[in-house]
Amino acid sequence: MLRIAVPNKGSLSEPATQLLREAGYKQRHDPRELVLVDTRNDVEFFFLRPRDVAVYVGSGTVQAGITGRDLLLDSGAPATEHLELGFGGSTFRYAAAPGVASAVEDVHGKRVATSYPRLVKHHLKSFGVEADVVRLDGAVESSVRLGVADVVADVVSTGTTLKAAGLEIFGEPILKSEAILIKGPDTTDDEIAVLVGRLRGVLMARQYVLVDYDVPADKLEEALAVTPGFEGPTVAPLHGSSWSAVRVMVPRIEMNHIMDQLYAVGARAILTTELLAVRV
Ligand SMILES: Nc1ncnc2c1ncn2[C@@H]1O[C@H](COP(=O)(O)OP(=O)(O)OP(=O)(O)O)[C@@H](O)[C@H]1O
Ligand SMILES: O=P(O)(O)OC[C@H]1O[C@H](OP(=O)(O)OP(=O)(O)O)[C@H](O)[C@@H]1O
Ligand SMILES: [Mg+2]
Repeated sequence: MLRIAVPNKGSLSEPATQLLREAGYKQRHDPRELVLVDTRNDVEFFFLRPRDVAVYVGSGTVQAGITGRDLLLDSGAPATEHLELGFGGSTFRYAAAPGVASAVEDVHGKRVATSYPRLVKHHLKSFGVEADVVRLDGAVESSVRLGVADVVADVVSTGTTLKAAGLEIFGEPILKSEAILIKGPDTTDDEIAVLVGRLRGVLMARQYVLVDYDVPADKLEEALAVTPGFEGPTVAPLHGSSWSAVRVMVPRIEMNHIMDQLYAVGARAILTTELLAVRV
């Protein structure tokens, strides 16, 4: 039975559970559940602290897991990134009070507070910067005001938390992170092929919509140029007329723009439908 580790709390927990549910897996309804066996899919889910997911997967007792790239790198565990999951996007950055620092080199000789000490030490070392890394569990932004550190290195999403603490980011991002599927050192691609196929299917269904339209014969090529699809659109004759019916996948963010263009070309009965899941 395939074992999969899922974050049990924090920002990644709910979207990870939602993704797995859409991929056809049974998911817990009670947030206190620690293990859930999905017999139909021959999978066992372990709900673990986000920070521990990579540790379990790296140890090989759990074959795959969902975590953040930043957490994976900070763990130092021998698990590897397999698939980007399109949520939990953040950057990992240095910040300090205004005027204190403008580049990573300025961190030299200072105290840096972070919940990601391995990641930060590795980054500082790669720049030859020596600093005192202070490990905190969370709410790192308060460390400067409270006199425990001069600089913080933390997850930044909207920047609201930093701003509220009177801190400003400086230097280049240390890392761009997002939620990822990770696999263990001995996990084969075959073992997780069904899981990966299903996850890819949901991610694709989120990114694309299905567009149907009717178009007169003399405008067909022009319309197809607007909607080339992946391997070519499905084109079928419309019964009792010279028009064609076209069905094609279109990136969701371009949907309305494409519908406008199709209408301008002469297409009519243009319909857009949500996709639930896809296998390509
Ligand atoms: N505000 C945010 N927006 C997007 N992703 C975030 C945000 N905060 C954290 N993350 C991502 O979530 C993961 C860490 O999860 P989170 O911070 O929720 O867990 P934690 O700090 O271990 O738990 P907790 O915050 O409950 O103590 C990291 O991959 C991080 O990049
Ligand atoms: O840029 P923002 O949108 O403000 O988000 C970033 C904040 O979110 C996370 O904190 P979390 O809520 O996980 O608390 P923690 O620091 O206790 O982990 C992160 O550690 C930052 O503090
Ligand atoms: Mg956190």
